[in-house]
Amino acid sequence: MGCMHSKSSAVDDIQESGFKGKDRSRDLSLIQMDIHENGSRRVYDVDGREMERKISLFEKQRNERAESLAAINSRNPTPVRVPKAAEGEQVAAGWPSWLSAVVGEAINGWLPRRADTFEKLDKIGQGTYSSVYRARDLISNKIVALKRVWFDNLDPESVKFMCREILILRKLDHQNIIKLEGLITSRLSCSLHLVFEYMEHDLTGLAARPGEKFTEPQIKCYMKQLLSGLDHCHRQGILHRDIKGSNLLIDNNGILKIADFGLASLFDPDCSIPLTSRVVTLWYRPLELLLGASHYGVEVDLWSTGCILGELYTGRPILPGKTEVEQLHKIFKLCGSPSDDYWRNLHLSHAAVFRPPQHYRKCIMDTFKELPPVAIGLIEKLLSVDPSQRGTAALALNNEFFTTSPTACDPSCLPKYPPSKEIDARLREEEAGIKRNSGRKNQASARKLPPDLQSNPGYNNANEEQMQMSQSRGEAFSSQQDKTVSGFLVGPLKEQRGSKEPRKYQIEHYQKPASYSGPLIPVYGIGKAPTDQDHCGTITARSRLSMHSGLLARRTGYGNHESSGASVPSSTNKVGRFSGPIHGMEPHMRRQDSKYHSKRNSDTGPVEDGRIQTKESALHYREPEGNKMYLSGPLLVPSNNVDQLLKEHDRRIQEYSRKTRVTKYRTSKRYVYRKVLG
Ligand SMILES: Nc1ncnc2c1ncn2[C@@H]1O[C@H](COP(=O)(O)OP(=O)(O)OP(=O)(O)O)[C@@H](O)[C@H]1O
Repeated sequence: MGCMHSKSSAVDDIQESGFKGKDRSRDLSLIQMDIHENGSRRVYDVDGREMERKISLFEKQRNERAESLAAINSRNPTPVRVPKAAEGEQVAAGWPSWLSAVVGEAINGWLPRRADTFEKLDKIGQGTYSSVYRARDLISNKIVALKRVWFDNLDPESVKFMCREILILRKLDHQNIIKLEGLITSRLSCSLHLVFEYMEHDLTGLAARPGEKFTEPQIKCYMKQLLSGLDHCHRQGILHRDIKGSNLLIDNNGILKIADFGLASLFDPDCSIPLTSRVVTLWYRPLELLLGASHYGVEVDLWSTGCILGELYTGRPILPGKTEVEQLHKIFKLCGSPSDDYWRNLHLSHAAVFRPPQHYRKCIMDTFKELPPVAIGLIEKLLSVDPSQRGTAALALNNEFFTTSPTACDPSCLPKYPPSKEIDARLREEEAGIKRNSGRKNQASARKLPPDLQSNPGYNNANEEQMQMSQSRGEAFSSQQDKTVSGFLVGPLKEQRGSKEPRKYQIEHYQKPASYSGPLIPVYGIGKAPTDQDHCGTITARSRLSMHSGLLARRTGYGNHESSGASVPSSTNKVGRFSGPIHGMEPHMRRQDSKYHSKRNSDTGPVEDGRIQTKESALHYREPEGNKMYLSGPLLVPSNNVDQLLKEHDRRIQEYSRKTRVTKYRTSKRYVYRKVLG
């Protein structure tokens, strides 16, 4: 027997179900109702006579679904529980079958939202595989963030990996983790919108605000929230695998939430399931992943957390390597090289190649001597080269760093910042850069041009225009003259008129550049959005901006070709671009993958380690001539001398830079003018 209903609910139920009993006029307070497990209802009058109107389970569910749908599409913005998670039901409720088949568990209890119940306001972020918009939920009138992800719904793998983010987000429920509030689907389109609560800031944006310096209680407050969120993830068996400033969102109440679970993965505490090592943005990537580890756990997120802690204190990324080789070298120089035992027990393919011949002493203490000792202590712990020494998020939360005065402030005491995102910071800096450079350029050209040309406004304008173009291209890669990028030659980016969305990235061609003698490596081309050619153009200035991912990438000259002559594209810190021994590609990997596939495929085992398949890989999405990219393959042959390796690496980058500068100059107007006019 089912439960006995209260009077009022029985009344409501009867009224709702359209009960028209012959004794309708009788005192309803005396009516009793039983609901059986099979969903049928029996209603008795005061005399115990059955006033039956049986409702089948099917009918009951249909009614509930209709109610839920009506609520969703009319006034109730929150997803309503669908009584049963059967795939058929979900399809009937409006979910596309391909989604229901893969992610039924995650959407169980939800109903899809319709796109026309949101008003898109502006674009606030451009991820590698997604565009993020600020939007108004027309039902609740609340501001939300819509993350539009692209995938290939005909490719089950692509769907599966896209769905992993949803499944993982649905498993998490913590105040320091971004909340997935709903999904907008379409049966026809290959895109899906994830509806999130809207966050006004990200840590990168806040840290990059001019003159901004966090106080110690503020740093502790952010760190506490980050570690609490991480602790929750890890307890749920989830690794984030892309902890960095731009993925730590902060709302106007100072609450920090970990976002972007696109690279997250379920993990086995015994580390018995192999995972890919091609994860985590380069500057935040731990030693073991750089060495190709495929059995790892929570320690990878703790390493990234250590990098964030150092960054919050110093105001700049602490390990900004341009290539994986350089990243390793920077780690050794700061954190010391691991012990002989570490190397002996490692059994990693790249370990022998990258083991430095000399021992590096740990010098975290010296490097951060200005910092409070407790902060240095925690940084040392989190940046232990031996992963087993890093502890856990819970242990870090108990570290004396948090108990020593001054302690963390309350999030509500944090200053109220104007909207600041990584993307805003970059735009600001780009604009300032354009002004600075165009001013300089105009002065220079005014000085050197012959008087007749100086007075020709067309000439100067053209110059400026050119300058601005190269500036904005500089977001994607520092300049045309710096096409050598961490071991890859990257062609210039071409803008397509009218393009709004970033292209869909695919592993497209395998080609061997003339100058290259190493193994074949995949070249990341740019696919088309499925629906409309015009709609899938190139990356907008804004979107390119978001490719940077360090807290203060620009401040450190990152992406600035003037600083070193060996510029790195904005994406470099996400990409292990060095394609030498670490990432040499195998011909069997010649396949056309959707970008999502290539990103999300990253966890099916170490066999994938050869593929550049994480989100960073798609950052080769510049479009050089002929829609092809020129990757040079490994710049270096493996050597056991890291210093020599780096030196040679730099030399080649410099050489290529010089050559491209010369070429650029020879094609410049000034050169032509000199040649023609003597
Ligand atoms: N809920 C949100 N509220 C406000 N802004 C957001 C939200 N979610 C994402 N963003 C913005 O959009 C950017 C990109 O989002 P996200 O990191 O989830 O996408 P992605 O494709 O995985 O990006 P990436 O390749 O940079 O890691 C973020 O850096 C952030 O600035």
